[in-house]
Amino acid sequence: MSGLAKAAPALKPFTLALIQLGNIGANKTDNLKHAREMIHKAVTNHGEKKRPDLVVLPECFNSPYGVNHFPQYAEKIGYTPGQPFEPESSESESVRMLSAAAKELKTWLIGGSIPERDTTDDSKLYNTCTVYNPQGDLVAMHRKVHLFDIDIPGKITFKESETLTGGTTLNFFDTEFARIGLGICYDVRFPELAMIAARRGCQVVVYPGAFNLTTGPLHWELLQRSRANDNQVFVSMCSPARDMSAGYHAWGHSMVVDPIGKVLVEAGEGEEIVYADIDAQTMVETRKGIPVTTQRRFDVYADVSAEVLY
Ligand SMILES: NC(=O)CC(=O)C(=O)O
Repeated sequence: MSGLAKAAPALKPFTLALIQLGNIGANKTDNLKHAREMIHKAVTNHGEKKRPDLVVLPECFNSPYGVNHFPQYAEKIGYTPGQPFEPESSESESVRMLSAAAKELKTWLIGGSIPERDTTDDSKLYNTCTVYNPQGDLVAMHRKVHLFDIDIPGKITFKESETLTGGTTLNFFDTEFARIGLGICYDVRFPELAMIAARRGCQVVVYPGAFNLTTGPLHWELLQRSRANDNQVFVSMCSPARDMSAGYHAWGHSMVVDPIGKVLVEAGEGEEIVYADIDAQTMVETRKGIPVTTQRRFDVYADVSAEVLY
């Protein structure tokens, strides 16, 4: 996890915008153009809501979601944490677009995820999220750690590991209003990731995600509320819009949950931008009223966050 030694910034009130992106088709140029328009819309056309401080795109926003598509759409990013990096010179057209949009709109941006090709080993592909500050700098990257390999007979079989490799690091980034942990979709099913993020000071954990019509109704809300309640943090997942003509039918329902486990906002199924005001006081009151964060018994069981390898 990068930034390990630094104290987390205090959580301050801020506004989060989730872009439940539609029209993700076969043409990458069109996908990027539409995503950029929607980022612009999220920031400039927020109506009665506050101008968002942080905008989030969904999982696999530049490509159809499917293991056979990843090799064709994968881009080399060329970012190594801690090394100098100029997004405008990246080989990745998605990275160039996301950086330019964040800079133009002066917003924090979690750029959903894209299929990534390893810079040094062409055979390795990842499902990767990149994050930009309002100056357009790429400040964090997360490669989906837990690959989506499931088989529910008669319902859905999906095997990301056929073409993807899992990431090996946990990641967060600091803004002026919060420390934010990152996961991608299936990562939400593994409580350790959110638990470690929370114990490292993250007050918010964001997962670009794309559940489906089998797992969505069962687990999408349940998992977010569980991770939020377990750790008394804000949890959010941002999905693509549902498209029944696509190969993968995304659940939609992009959501923000607060530290007491209440759903603050939930999108429908189509393309939509939803906003949530993050109120730092909710976290303070939740942790004061139900003080599990200070009642843990590490004399009885281990603190998994102490065991993380970096
Ligand atoms: N798409 C995913 O990574 C995960 C998912 O759909 C699920 O866990 O269900």
